[in-house]
Amino acid sequence: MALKKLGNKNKLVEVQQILGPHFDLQSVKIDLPELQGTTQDVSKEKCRQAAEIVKGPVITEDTSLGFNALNGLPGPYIKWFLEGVGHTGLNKMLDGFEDRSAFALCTFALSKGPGTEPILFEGRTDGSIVQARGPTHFGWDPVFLPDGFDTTYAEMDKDIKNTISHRGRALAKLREYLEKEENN
Ligand SMILES: O=c1nc[nH]c2c1ncn2[C@H]1C[C@H](O)[C@@H](COP(=O)(O)OP(=O)(O)OP(=O)(O)O)O1
Ligand SMILES: [Mg+2]
Repeated sequence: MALKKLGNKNKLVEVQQILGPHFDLQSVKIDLPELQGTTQDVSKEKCRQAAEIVKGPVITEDTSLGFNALNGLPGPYIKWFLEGVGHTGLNKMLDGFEDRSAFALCTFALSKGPGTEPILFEGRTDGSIVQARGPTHFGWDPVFLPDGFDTTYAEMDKDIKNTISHRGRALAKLREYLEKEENN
């Protein structure tokens, strides 16, 4: 599997850390329209388009962050909410609710080439939204406190985040699939 689309450098670093040197991935930056809809619809459509553009096999990745009090929103639109209202605004969005729980969802979509239906690999980590703590270089990491931990994603060692993260869990499924394919 040679190609994938990942424009966000922080994501790529984590993918490489998690998969290790065994997988030969090339990153291609293509800006694709992100449709509205469920995270699954958004991911599949993005992957279909990426396969048309690279004219070959491709893996795309999408990340969403859903608030349970808001029935899973912002979900796939978290990027725009984060850019629009920041860490403080995300916290304020939940001030009218008792439930501050949230879930991070990572979806890898694999297409074997143009015209083939993408296969999805999803990883989910539950947690809650807290006031920002820790370094601020990766998205909403400072406001996400994973269940069972007293450090936010931003405060954790990368190795620990990768073991329990939405992305780590999705990649474990993708890796299992790719390893099976390789042996067939
Ligand atoms: O582990 C993460 N920890 C904290 N924040 C994260 C994480 N993973 C994605 N994020 C942020 C980036 C963007 O604000 C939004 C997802 O949007 P999303 O469209 O998937 O990412 P993007 O546009 O930055 O990169 P891409 O070029 O792969 O589409 O959540
Ligand atoms: Mg994006």
